[in-house]
Amino acid sequence: MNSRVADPVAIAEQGAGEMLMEVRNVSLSFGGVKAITDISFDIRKGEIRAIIGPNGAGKTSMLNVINGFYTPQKGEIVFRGQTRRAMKPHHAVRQGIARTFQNVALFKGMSTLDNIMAGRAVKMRRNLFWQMLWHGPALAEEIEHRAAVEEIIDFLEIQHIRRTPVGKLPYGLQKRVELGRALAMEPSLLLLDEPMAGMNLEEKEDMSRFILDVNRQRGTTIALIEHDMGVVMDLSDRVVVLDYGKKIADGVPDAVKSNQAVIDAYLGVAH
Ligand SMILES: Nc1ncnc2c1ncn2[C@@H]1O[C@H](COP(=O)(O)OP(=O)(O)OP(=O)(O)O)[C@@H](O)[C@H]1O
Repeated sequence: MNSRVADPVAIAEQGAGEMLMEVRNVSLSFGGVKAITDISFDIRKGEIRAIIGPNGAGKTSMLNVINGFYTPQKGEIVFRGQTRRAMKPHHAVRQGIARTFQNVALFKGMSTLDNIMAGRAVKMRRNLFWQMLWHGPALAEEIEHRAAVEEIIDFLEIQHIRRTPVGKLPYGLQKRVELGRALAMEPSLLLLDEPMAGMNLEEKEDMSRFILDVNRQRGTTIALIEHDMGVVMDLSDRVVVLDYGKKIADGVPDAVKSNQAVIDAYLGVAH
């Protein structure tokens, strides 16, 4: 499945990829706890970038920094050429960063269609007043958004559950709807927080296929945290490895897999 990283030409091309995000010397503490210490790495346009590491390594904290949920005490993020130190999550969304969560965060009583439509709200230009009038530009815009949402529903093969309240769906399908809602924002960077967590093998295979399709067919850049090593190594173009809040490795999956510091971290070798 991991044909991309085995191909040296593909690796060379990835190396030449245009920069989308740069994380520069970021440090984050909670009181006395150092969650992230002086971490730098980049995310290139069009790649699937994984952030991995043992429990407590700082992965979620890093995702929350990228997403604007946490402001690091040190360092900065450069996204699409713009440098920032502090940013709110809704600004991240406006700038084109969307995310899914470790535990599904959908409106459980609402249908699949309405949940994905809610993700679309960020793209809407007409305000509530126009939408209430329901004619002219507001109507045209509604039709345009609806078409975009229907296209995502087809893409994710969830036509059969479009009217079902998401709370009634099996977990794997809920995760797929959440992916659909993030895609509705048409992000230039999609953050996936443990997309396979709690899934059975079949659901994992489905989700892997959709993540690859989102990346290849829609051209969306993806950064993900995932505990399932098989999935990470199969899906990712490049992997950054954290341990105790520090970066210990960064590279293509094959190089990371054979890195001694990474092997030691996962085996729990004392520092
Ligand atoms: N809100 C918080 N308040 C205090 N400490 C925190 C907070 N969030 C994370 N930490 C601490 O920061 C460190 C990194 O945690 P983080 O959740 O980022 O790691 P992780 O790699 O995502 O772990 P896991 O794989 O277990 O989810 C841990 O020591 C954790 O206890």
